[in-house]
Amino acid sequence: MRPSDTALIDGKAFAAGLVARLADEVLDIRAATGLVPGLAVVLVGEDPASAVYVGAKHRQTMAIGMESFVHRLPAATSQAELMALLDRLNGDAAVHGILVQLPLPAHLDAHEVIAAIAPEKDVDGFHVTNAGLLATGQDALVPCTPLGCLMLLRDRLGDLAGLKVVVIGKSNIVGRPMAQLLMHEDCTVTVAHSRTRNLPDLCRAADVIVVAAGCPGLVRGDWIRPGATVIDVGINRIEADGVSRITGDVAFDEAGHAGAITPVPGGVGPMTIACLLSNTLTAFRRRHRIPASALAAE
Ligand SMILES: NC(=O)C1=CN([C@@H]2O[C@H](COP(=O)(O)OP(=O)(O)OC[C@H]3O[C@@H](n4cnc5c(N)ncnc54)[C@H](OP(=O)(O)O)[C@@H]3O)[C@@H](O)[C@H]2O)C=CC1
Ligand SMILES: Nc1nc(=O)c2c([nH]1)NC[C@@H]1CN(c3ccc(C(=O)N[C@@H](CCC(=O)O)C(=O)O)cc3)C=[N+]21
Repeated sequence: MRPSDTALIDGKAFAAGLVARLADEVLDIRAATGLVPGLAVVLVGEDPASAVYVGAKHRQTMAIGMESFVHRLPAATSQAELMALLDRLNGDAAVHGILVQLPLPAHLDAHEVIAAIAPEKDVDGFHVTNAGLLATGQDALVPCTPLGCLMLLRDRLGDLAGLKVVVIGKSNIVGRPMAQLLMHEDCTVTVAHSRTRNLPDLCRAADVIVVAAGCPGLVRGDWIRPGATVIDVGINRIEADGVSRITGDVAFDEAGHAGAITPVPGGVGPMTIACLLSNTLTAFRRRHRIPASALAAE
């Protein structure tokens, strides 16, 4: 059975609301100070999916009145050339946020590239300084996708303290920071991965399942306790009958008994971009010591 409309968590609508509030804030800041927040996005190579994401980020950044600087580099770009660009962006006062689109071509070292981004401009929250600040409960720039998932969970469930959460996936960009954020909310967190034993039973005990595995249909209906909340981070491109569509990591048609669930598309994905814009505004405010408004603090 498919989830009912009332069970659906509309990430697209939530993200649109967040983006509209950010646009208002940018307008106020520009009027009051003449300053404009700027986001630089670096794309290396011609991966078509990455090109689509970068285009979407550029459009949304411009649409809320921020500056967008897109740097498209050839696939053959050397590590040294990329490091030199990041050095320039780190020193550019018009740039408050820097994002290097992943994955990078295989000859480039992603760890070294991320380490070269100034932590205060690292709006992806991937730099070890931000990962360390998050892990120790300090003020960090938080990775966009887990931040978006947390916003959706708090909106739907309110206080999360004491909830049993299974996070499937332990990557640096989703699973790990997701687990950190949930621990800060006083959840009881289990992090599962490809070597986890008896994942179905772990999931059946959970109040909340967050799945970021990149495995279409991994979470089956009978893994989900009736009434549980399911956050599907997976973005899997599927070819069927010559048409390409995206699907998540949950067997969505079996999840009719979930209390709440994010669809794919229209769930977590739009939140990721909204949180990127939010992090850019946060980085800008910190740089210029402009306190967050009451709206932004919610
Ligand atoms: N909606 C959005 O905005 C975003 C969506 N995504 C999507 O989220 C998914 C995950 O992304 P990312 O974290 O980068 O992926 P990674 O490939 O880096 O990590 C996947 C994680 O899932 C685990 N895993 C894989 N297969 C299984 C399985 N069968 N059972 C249990 N665990 C499994 C892996 O385990 P192990 O560690 O043992 O290998 C690993 O920890 C992808 O579909 C990606 O496209 C990513 C970013 C943003
Ligand atoms: N440095 C870096 N930071 C990232 O945040 C980053 C990255 N690299 N590499 C790739 C992943 C993936 N990602 C998504 C962003 C938006 C949607 C999104 O908006 N999805 C929509 C539409 C998807 C579609 O129709 O293609 C949806 O789910 O409704 C999805 C996935 C960010 N990532």
